[in-house]
Amino acid sequence: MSVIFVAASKLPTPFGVFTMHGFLDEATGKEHVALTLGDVADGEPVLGRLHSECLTGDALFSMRCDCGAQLEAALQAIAIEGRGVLLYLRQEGRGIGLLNKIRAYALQDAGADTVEANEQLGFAADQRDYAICKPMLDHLGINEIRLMTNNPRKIKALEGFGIRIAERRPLHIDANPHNLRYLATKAGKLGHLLGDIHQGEVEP
Ligand SMILES: Nc1nc2c(ncn2[C@@H]2O[C@H](COP(=O)(O)OP(=O)(O)OP(=O)(O)O)[C@@H](O)[C@H]2O)c(=O)[nH]1
Ligand SMILES: [Zn+2]
Repeated sequence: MSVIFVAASKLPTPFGVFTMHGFLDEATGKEHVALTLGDVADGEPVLGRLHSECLTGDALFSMRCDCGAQLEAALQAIAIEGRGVLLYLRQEGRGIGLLNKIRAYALQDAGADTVEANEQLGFAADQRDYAICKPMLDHLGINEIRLMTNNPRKIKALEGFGIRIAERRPLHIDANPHNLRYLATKAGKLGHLLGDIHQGEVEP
């Protein structure tokens, strides 16, 4: 694996002052980031999240998905505990990239669901590869995680690399009229463990 650690710095946020660790995947040129809080290398299971990049949801306030709210909830949970890790993985659009995700959104505007849209563009429903996580976690001294996710594929992938999952903590976000179908498709076709999807008090 060609992921190398480059530098670390402080990252003050509204939730707390994290340490930001920057990594370069030399094979793809992708730059990945880990945020940590507290001592994560003490051998105890670490509250953690693998967060796949979603420029639209994480930075542009998109209501088409649950990403921005999940990112906030995960950082908040880590801050409350005073210890944890968030890997911010540059796998935009479940691995198809931003421009292809916009193409996929256009197909969804025309009636396709999120899986059909990927497939109509010639992609798999989910093209993410989590192998990059292993060298990042090794660098941070983490081998056991209490993972915040609704996605069983993430658990399987980490276990496949020898990371122990001590617990899965659901990360459910209230739905809104713009992401209701997306969340239902995630649960129905992609295997996400979402239970009953609740619609919050958000204006359409
Ligand atoms: N191709 C495609 N990607 C999308 C769409 N909506 C969101 N995404 C991407 O889906 C990914 C969601 O990432 P995560 O929130 O980390 O993963 P998840 O599979 O939802 O799993 P958990 O949030 O951990 O339960 C991001 O890379 C988004 O950019 C869509 O309609 N099409
Ligand atoms: Zn998103």
